[in-house]
Amino acid sequence: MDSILVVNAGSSSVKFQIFSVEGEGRLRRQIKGQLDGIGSRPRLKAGGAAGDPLADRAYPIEAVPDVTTAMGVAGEWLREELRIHPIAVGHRVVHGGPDYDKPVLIDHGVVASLERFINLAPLHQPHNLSPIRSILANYPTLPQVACFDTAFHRTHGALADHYAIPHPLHAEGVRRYGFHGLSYEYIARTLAGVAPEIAKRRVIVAHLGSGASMCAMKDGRSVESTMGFTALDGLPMGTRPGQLDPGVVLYLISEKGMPAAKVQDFLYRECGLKGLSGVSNDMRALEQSDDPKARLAIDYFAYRIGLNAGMLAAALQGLDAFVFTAGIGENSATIRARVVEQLGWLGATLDPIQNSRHARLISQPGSLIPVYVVPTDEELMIAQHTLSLLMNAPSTNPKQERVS
Ligand SMILES: Nc1ncnc2c1ncn2[C@@H]1O[C@H](COP(=O)(O)OP(=O)(O)O)[C@@H](O)[C@H]1O
Ligand SMILES: CC(=O)OP(=O)(O)O
Ligand SMILES: [Mg+2]
Repeated sequence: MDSILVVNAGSSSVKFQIFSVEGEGRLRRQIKGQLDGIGSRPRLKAGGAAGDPLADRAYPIEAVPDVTTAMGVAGEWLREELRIHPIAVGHRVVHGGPDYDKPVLIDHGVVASLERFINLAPLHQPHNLSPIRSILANYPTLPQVACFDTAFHRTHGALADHYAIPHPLHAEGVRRYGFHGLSYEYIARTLAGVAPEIAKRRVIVAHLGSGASMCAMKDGRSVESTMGFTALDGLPMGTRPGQLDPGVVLYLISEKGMPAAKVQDFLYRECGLKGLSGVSNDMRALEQSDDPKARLAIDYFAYRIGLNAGMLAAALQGLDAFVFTAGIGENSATIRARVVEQLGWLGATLDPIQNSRHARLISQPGSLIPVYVVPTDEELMIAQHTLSLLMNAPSTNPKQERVS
């Protein structure tokens, strides 16, 4: 069976899927798995084509302390439990910089160009590139495709793309890229099927996971994002602060004597929900905690989503729908209720029963803004891009390149 393996390393999880390639370029999901809760309560879960359980293993926090270890554990499970010989591997690569506006077949030159962005996405880029390098070394003829978080946002106009800094910096790539683009691309396509009239209008999508951002879309295209040059900006996240006065960074350097590497570590690993609550980076743990600082972290999260929704609604000059997705957005009825409360002034009203059922439409029938929950599927997007590049690349016939 011809299959495509997809790898998606996030900041608190490693997700993977295997798709079989069927007639006329159709994909069928065979395996879906993830090792999530990295840094809180690691758990490897995988299921087969019909959602049948294949693995469910919990690990002590110290057994899977970081994404590198999680990649190893997930890779070992795949190798030991499944004898798959994919015809191609699709990778999520978080930072594509200014030049990659669509997925690309990987070679050593592509890897070298993506290494330049490691410092701009230190929680992701190293983990995105390490399996690519290892497959290139061990299976040099196996086609690999890089699919970028940044590509979907390359449609931004100049106002959304710039910082108010001198032009030479913009020219060398200091721009507002935006991230989570594979997720937004999937939501845009899915919404076009679920609510085609609404999908053409002004929509805010809130991707609330360990990393969190929001995207303003018009006619299924990104016009604005809360994230910028790096995945630090915008909403508070598991361990990242979100929007922060750059003066705080200067203070850390000049008053606290922190060198650049320490500042980077602090901003990417010690802030956000973790820093504010002092309890956990994991929303599940915060929801279960009685600690007042955990409450503060949840309040802050919902408040900042509300503030940023106002900003994106201004970018869109109105709002026709709001969509929740990703780990928190898909699973936490509490957070969704808190956010919709923040959107009340825009005319959104929640249907608490539909919300508690995680229904697709969770607003009341009379709500001025319909509110949706759409589970994301970045891996499917990656598999589709990978297959379409394989089918269209003149030098790559997937059948001939098969590795056994
Ligand atoms: N049932 C749930 N209730 C609340 N939060 C949840 C639930 N399930 C997952 N989450 C949260 O989702 C986040 C992880 O989301 P995910 O999209 O998988 O992140 P990433 O891809 O950035 O690693 C974590 O904060 C986790 O606590
Ligand atoms: C870009 C980003 O923050 O991704 P994730 O949410 O998967 O960590
Ligand atoms: Mg993610």
